[in-house]
Amino acid sequence: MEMEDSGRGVVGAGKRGVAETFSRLREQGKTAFIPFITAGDPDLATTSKALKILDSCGSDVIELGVPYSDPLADGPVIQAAATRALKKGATFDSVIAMLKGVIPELSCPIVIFTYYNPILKRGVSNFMAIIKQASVHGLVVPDLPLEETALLRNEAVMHGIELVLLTTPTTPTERMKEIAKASEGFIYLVSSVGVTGARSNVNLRVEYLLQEIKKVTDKPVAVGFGISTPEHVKQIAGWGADGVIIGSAIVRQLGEAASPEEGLKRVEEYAKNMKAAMP
Ligand SMILES: O=P(O)(O)OC[C@@H](O)[C@@H](O)c1c[nH]c2ccccc12
Repeated sequence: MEMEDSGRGVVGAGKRGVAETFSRLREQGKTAFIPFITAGDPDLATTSKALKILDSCGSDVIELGVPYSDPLADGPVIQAAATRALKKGATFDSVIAMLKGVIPELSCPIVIFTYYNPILKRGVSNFMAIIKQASVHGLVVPDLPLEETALLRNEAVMHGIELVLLTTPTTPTERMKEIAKASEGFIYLVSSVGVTGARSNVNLRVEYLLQEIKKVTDKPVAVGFGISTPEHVKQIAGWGADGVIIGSAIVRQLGEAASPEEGLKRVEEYAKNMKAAMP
């Protein structure tokens, strides 16, 4: 059933996809607020509640990480979250089951974050069919090998999944152009070398990198890595980013809390604070 919600979109399966969300925000002159949390930390019931809270706090897209045993691109906060989730028994299948229950109640699209191995295990086409059936809109695979990008992209397009690709401060210009051309939904600009994790300052090179990407595409560009304060958000949005991605600083709210309820309260407070800083 499709119901109008707070004017931000249609709740349920008919809601806007990722690219459509960015188009709407661009018309409104707004920057997308994109939180990331790890599914199953501290447990899947809490993740379901956290998704609803983040949605009601005005998230425009939510990235949901599937916990993995070897999260090589993640810093200590998200690594610890994945370890807790796996210890609690979270699996890809249980994450999908949880999503089937909660996505119909959300007004913003969900982008699944997974390393490549869980996709390989299931087969690319089958994996895409599973997440599509759960009404997931987008997919990010941080360790996607270069030679597999075309295969994953073809299957994503066939299943109506928006495959978001990442570019980094050390990506050669020609490669960045290929990534910009192939990326669907938005282009993920990783702000700094190294792993995820809140940093005290945003890499000043992001301003230049945003200009370089916007020379070759008009697709939306969202910036992630190290963002944790309203000042960071204002700075990055001021440089022309179409979206701001915040992961570790939100994951920490759940991880450091004494109870799931306290964690959810901290997530709500932090998300509202960061959303208020978004232009
Ligand atoms: O945690 P940070 O520094 O706020 O960065 C976002 C990041 O968590 C999220 O987008 C993400 C989680 N795991 C990743 C792995 C690679 C790239 C990005 C990610």
